[in-house]
Amino acid sequence: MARPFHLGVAASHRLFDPSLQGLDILRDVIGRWASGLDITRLGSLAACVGAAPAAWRFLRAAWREVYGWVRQFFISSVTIPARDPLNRHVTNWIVANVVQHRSIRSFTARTQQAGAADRAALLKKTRRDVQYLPHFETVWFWHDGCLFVARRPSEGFNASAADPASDGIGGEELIIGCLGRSTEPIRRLIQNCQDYADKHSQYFVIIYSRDRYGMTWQPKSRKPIRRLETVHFDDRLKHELLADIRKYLDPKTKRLYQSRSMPYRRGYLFYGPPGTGKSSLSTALAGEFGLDLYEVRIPSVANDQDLEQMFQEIPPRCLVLLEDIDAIWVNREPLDDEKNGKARSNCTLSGLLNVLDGVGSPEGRIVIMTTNKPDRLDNALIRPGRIDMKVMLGNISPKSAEQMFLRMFMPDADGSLLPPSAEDKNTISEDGKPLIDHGRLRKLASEFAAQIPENTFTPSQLQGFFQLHLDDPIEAASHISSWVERELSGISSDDDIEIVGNGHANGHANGYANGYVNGHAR
Ligand SMILES: Nc1ncnc2c1ncn2[C@@H]1O[C@H](COP(=O)(O)OP(=O)(O)OP(=O)(O)O)[C@@H](O)[C@H]1O
Repeated sequence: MARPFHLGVAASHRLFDPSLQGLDILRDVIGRWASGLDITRLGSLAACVGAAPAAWRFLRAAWREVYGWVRQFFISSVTIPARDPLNRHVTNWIVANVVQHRSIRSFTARTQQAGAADRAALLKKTRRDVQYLPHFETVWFWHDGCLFVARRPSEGFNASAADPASDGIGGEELIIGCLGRSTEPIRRLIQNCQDYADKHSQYFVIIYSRDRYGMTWQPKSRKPIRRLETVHFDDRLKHELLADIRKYLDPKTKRLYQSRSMPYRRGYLFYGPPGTGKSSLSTALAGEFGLDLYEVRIPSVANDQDLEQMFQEIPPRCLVLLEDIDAIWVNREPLDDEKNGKARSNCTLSGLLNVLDGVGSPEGRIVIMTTNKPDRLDNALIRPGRIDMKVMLGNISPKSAEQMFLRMFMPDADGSLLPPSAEDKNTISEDGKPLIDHGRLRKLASEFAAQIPENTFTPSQLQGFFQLHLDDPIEAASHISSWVERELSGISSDDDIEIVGNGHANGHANGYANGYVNGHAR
């Protein structure tokens, strides 16, 4: 007799396989439900499902209608245009104080933008980081006892997302509504958003530049404040400059200017060889006085109308940095630079004078002009009233080199270079380098400075040297003499070094000093 061997195995499988058991149960349930199913009930169920989209459309239209009425009669609103700086402040506040406190499931993902200083990274084909930002179109929230709604039309979002220069914040129109007939709560909310923005930018300098189409001012970067002590130049001159700006920004001075019918403006000229700190000093001053910095690169301004438009859009209390001012047209004759193929601006001198102190030029700003070629500047441009103080930033002195050495090797936050107590002297750091106490560091700094010839190297050259020895002050002090020798031999054979004033390559700063006396033009 044949034994049902195979059947027995299959049966035992059915018994122990949970998925097959589950199928059986499901089949059983469906069977029972189908046997008691009434075909008319099935028809009405299908009709309901078919009518659902139409019902949904009707409800949406009704809601829009009702919401329109509510908006018209019960909601006051303020519209903030796309790309206005205020738009960014309010959007940031909403994201940080409303959207992020809810469980966010909607983000926009954008390729992380490289900073403008990092142009090389933009050109590389390396994969860049992705930046995720919380996304919202309409958001309701309570603030200060009032109910608000913030809306961003999605069409605006798409337009701003398509612009690679936008960082995804504040690029679309923003409408803030509030339940009630007064806009006062919205004004209070906007004030709050501005205070929030100020608080978050107090440790940074915001640098604005024109967008890539030259149409609007856009925040280009947010740099941590650079302390003035980190920009090395003549101490006396530094104090004078600081005192002058401080006095100018004092509200009392403004009243004095106004009562004497004098235009409330102040202009400074920073001049000197490339790499002596003209831009660094301007950024440090913006940080010191809590001002935003508006950067105008004269060679890239298309014409006088553009320059005028740019100036009209700059707010009253800020620092305007006009870089490479010598690129301005004086009498429409091509200068050496142009013959050599270097960029020159299409702006004219009269166009520039007009924006600096023409009839419609607003007051209260600080204008800083920088140049490597002060002898090229027209007298009209640098007369008192337009330039109130000239500051020469020259090659580094041994004293400044000593300060720079100490700044480079003073203990940073983790205190790794200097031992906390005298007993730690001569101990060895984790990477095997000897730790150095303050006294020894000062001695090394003065030995280092003794090797630096007066008025020969730019601070940026010296910074380049420090970058090679950042973690070892002893090595820096011992290598400096050979570096100086090498650089000096390089300087004497380099015919391309810019010659200003007296026509000798080695006389960089001397050349500047010939034409201009350090300090005041007054
Ligand atoms: N006086 C200085 N003190 C400290 N660092 C300086 C100084 N001058 C230049 N540097 C350093 O050198 C680099 C270039 O400086 P910066 O761009 O400010 O010079 P610049 O005079 O504006 O040059 P350019 O005329 O080419 O625009 C910066 O990294 C800065 O830190």
